[in-house]
This record gives sequence, C-alpha cells and structure tokens, in this order.
Amino acid sequence: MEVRDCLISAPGKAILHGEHAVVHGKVALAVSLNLRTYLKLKARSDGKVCINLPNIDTFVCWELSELKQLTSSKLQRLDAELVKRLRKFIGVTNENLDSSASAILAFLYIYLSLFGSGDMPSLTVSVWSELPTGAGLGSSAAYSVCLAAAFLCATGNIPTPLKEWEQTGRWCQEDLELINSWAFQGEKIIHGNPSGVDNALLLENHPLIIRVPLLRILLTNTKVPRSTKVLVARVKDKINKFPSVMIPVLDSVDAISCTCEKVLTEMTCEPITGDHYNILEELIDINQHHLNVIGVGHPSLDMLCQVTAARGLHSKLTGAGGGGCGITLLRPGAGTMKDLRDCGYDCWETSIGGPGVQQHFPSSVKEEIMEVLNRY
Ligand SMILES: Nc1ncnc2c1ncn2[C@@H]1O[C@H](COP(=O)(O)OP(=O)(O)OP(=O)(O)O)[C@@H](O)[C@H]1O
Ligand SMILES: C[C@@](O)(CCO)CC(=O)[O-]
Ligand SMILES: [Mg+2]
Repeated sequence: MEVRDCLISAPGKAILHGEHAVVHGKVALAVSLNLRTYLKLKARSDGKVCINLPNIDTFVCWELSELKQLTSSKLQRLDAELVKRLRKFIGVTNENLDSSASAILAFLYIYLSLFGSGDMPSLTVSVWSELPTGAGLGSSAAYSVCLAAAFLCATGNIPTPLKEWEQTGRWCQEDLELINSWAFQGEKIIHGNPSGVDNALLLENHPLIIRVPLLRILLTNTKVPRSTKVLVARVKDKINKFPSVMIPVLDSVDAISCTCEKVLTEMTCEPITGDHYNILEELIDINQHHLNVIGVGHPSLDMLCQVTAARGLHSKLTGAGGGGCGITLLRPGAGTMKDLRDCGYDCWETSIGGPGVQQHFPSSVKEEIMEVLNRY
C-alpha cells in the first residue's frame, strides 16, 4: 500500500484538578500546554517498518513479512489476543512494561489493527517530544494521538487538512473523533485503564476542556520517575480496600473541580481580583492533601509545596503523581523560582490552551525539532 508522508504534532496537558478521580467517573479540568510531541511519517519501498523514538532511546525495524504473521482484522476495541501475540513477539513477560516496550506495543497495536487485514504499508515513524516522558504532562496521550493521526492521514482514512497557503492544518470534529478513538487504544496499552481525559485534549471543544483566563502557571518536574499505570492501579486497590473512606474523597475532588471551573469562568467574564486567586489557591491546597490521602503523593512533591509555600505560592501534583510534575499558580507579578532549581528540579513557566492535534508543513516546525526528526 502507498502511503503519504506527513508531519503531525499534538500537545501535552496539565490537569488543574481531578486526576485519578476522573478514572472513577468524576469531573477533571485539563488544559493543553504549549509543549508538543512531533511525529514524522515517511513511506519506504524496502518492505520494512521502522520506528525511531529518540526520547526513550528506542530504534527498531521489522520486516513486513514478520508483522504479517501477527495480523488481525480491523478492530476498534482493545483485542486482548492481539496484545498477547504482540507481547510475545517483542519478548515481554512481566505485567508492567518499561517505556520502550509500552511505546513499541502501542505503535504495533495501532498499526496492525488499522492495516493488519489488508495491504500493509512499509514506512518509518520518528517521534520527538518537547514534553518530559512519563512525568504527568500527558506524553503518552500526545504520542498515541500523533500515531493515530499519522496512520489515518497517511492512508487516506482522513483527509490532509493542509492547504497550500497555510502552514498548519486541523481536522474537522468527525475526523478528530476517529483519531481520538484510535489514540485511546494506544493509551489503554500504555496506561492500562485510562479515563481518556489526556487524549481528549485534541478535541478542542470537548466538554472536558474548559475556557480559562490567561493564568500564569509554573510547571516543575521533580524528575522522580513513575508509571501512570502503576499509580492508577494503586488508587483502585485503595478504593476497593476502603470504599467508604475513599469514595467521599473522590466526591470532594469532584466538588473541587466544579468549584474551580466556576471561578475560572467568572475570571473570564469579570475583572480578576485577589479573591479569585485566594479561592484557586485554597482549592489547590485541599486537592493536594486529597491526592496524598489516595496514595499518589511523593516526598519530592511535598518539597515542591514547601518551597513554593515559603514564597506564598500554592502547588499541587499534576497527572498521575508519585513524582513527575507539579503545577504552581503564579499570581501576577510573582517571580519564578530559583529555589526549585536548587532542589535539582526542572521548572518552566508555561502558557496554557495551545492548539490540539495538527498537521504541519515542515517549514512551520521549529528548526531544532526538524533537525532531530530529519536524522532518521
Ligand atoms: N516521545 C515519546 N516517544 C516514545 N514514547 C513515548 C513518548 N512520550 C511518551 N511515550 C510513551 O509513554 C510512556 C509514558 O506514559 P505515562 O502515561 O506513564 O506518562 P505521561 O503520559 O507522561 O504522564 P501522565 O499520564 O501522568 O500525564 C513512556 O514510557 C512511553 O512508553
Ligand atoms: C491519573 C490520570 O487521571 C491522569 C493522567 O494524566 C489517569 C487517567 O485519567 O487516565
Ligand atoms: Mg500518560
């Protein structure tokens, strides 16, 4: 099968409130970030399928003939049999996969589910991300979204949205929903039991995505590694063990998300006051305590909260917790934080509400990113 070359990007996300609770049906508030994952798909003519993932030091090539033996019919729901065959094929036996195995499994799963029943294309996929991997900023969802969009676009299942006079193109709602449904399959491979909130960010008008005022947010990466899959499973065990204790905590997180959403909406339509910030800060503190109660805190995150509190600022973990990233609300005029860098953390101020998944002409992508992608 002939495929079209394409260049795709998708944003990372920060969860303001509602991580973990959203897996159990509660409200979450997520915003997209101006940090993105980029994927370049290139057709080949030598019967190979190759994947280059320099962020996680993973570079693999297969012969199409090997992959054909693993084929399955076109599916939308996660096919446990195919996952089992793929795990055997890449040689993994334990339940919790490392970064490389999860990324390869998600790639092969989407590739084979989409193409396995027909003519399989020979291609190279290279991915490079500005997001820290496995740190709470939705790197797995951005990766899965890019994979799904690239495969669907390269094979003509969705149109190329690029117009000659535009540098970037976006898909219509119906195409985005198709991308989202395939990206969700990738998230299931990487996360186990995802809520879908992270990949839904590509749908810019999704109900989970709220209109937010221009807020200054500091992102801090504690650099403590953790796995979303393991943390989500840990919370589930705790709920099963102490349902009457844990369910009220999740209900309270739900109420925090709803109250925060109300305040943010007010801030978009009336003058912003110190009182708005006071409420946002108190909600951050309460939620951070709840996240500790449900077992996803970490001493590195406690340190983040202490260091920022000493400057009168309020922080919480974002994403799955257990290390990874935290967010700090910066009031207008608040300086950014040398003290956090002294703890060995990476931090950067970010703007929120970036565009969802896009297709690009190469000239619209930062040179340093194209430089990495063009190495392969
Ligand atoms: N740029 C990338 N290249 C290859 N694989 C990636 C990339 N980014 C993410 N992944 C895959 O996603 C995994 C990280 O997913 P995980 O859900 O644990 O963290 P996250 O998505 O960054 O955080 P959260 O889910 O809390 O927002 C990596 O181990 C890897 O398998
Ligand atoms: C921890 C979690 O709520 C957010 C991860 O970014 C998991 C999910 O929603 O799938
Ligand atoms: Mg993830």
